[in-house]
Amino acid sequence: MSVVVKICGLSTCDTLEAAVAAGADMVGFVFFPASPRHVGLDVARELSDQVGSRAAKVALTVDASDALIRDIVEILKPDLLQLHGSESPERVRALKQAFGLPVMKAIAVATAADLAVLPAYAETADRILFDARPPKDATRPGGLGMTFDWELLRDLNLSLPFMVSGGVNPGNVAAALRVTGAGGVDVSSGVERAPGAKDPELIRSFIRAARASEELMT
Ligand SMILES: O=C(O)c1ccccc1N[C@@H]1O[C@H](COP(=O)(O)O)[C@@H](O)[C@H]1O
Repeated sequence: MSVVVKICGLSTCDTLEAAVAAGADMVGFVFFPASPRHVGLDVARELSDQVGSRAAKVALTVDASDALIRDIVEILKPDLLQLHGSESPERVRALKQAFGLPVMKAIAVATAADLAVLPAYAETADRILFDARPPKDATRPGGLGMTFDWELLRDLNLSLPFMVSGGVNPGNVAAALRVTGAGGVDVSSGVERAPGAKDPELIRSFIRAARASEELMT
C-alpha cells in the first residue's frame, strides 16, 4: 500500500529540497505568525517556485480570513488547503467554493468523543488530518510534537482519505500507520533539531521509515 507522506513546516530552500528529493508527496507551509515555522508571502513565493510540480504544495492556515487565503492562493499556488483551526463544516464548504481547491480539515483528538464531528466534516472536506488535541494554554493548535492514542482510530470507518499526525517521527511512524490504518502521515517537529529548524537527515530518515512500512502493509 502506498502511503502519502507530508513534510510540514518547511521554510528554507535546503530543507525543502531535502524533502522533495527524498520523495515527499506533499510539502506544507505554515501561515500562522505564532508558529516558529511561519512563512511570509515573499518566502512562500520563492519556495513555491522551487517545488514546481515535484510535490503537492499544502497551505496550512488557522482560522484565517478570506483575504489572507486569497493572497496565499495567489502566491503559493497550493494544491491543498489545510485548515488547522476551529473552522466549521460550513466554513470548509465555503472555502472550497471560493477558491476551488480541495481542503484537508485537521481534527484534534484526545478521546473517542472528539471523533463525533467526523460525519459533518466528511460531507464537506476532501481529506481529514488527525492531530493531538493541544493543551488549553498552547500558543498554537498543532506542531507541538504531541502524540494521541492511535488506538482511537483503529478500525475507523471513514469515507474520506485520512492522515495521522502529532508527534510522529522516524522511530514511530511505522507503528502510527499500522495502528491507525491511515493512508498518509504528516510530520513537523519529528524532523527538527529545534522548533522550526528542520533537519535534512531526519527528513530523509522519516521518509525512508514511512516507505519501509508500506512494504509491511501490502
Ligand atoms: O507546525 C506548526 O507550527 C503548526 C502551527 C499551527 C497549526 C498546525 C501546525 N502544525 C501541524 O501540526 C501537526 C503536528 O505537528 P507535529 O509533527 O506534532 O509537530 C502537523 O500536521 C503539522 O502540519
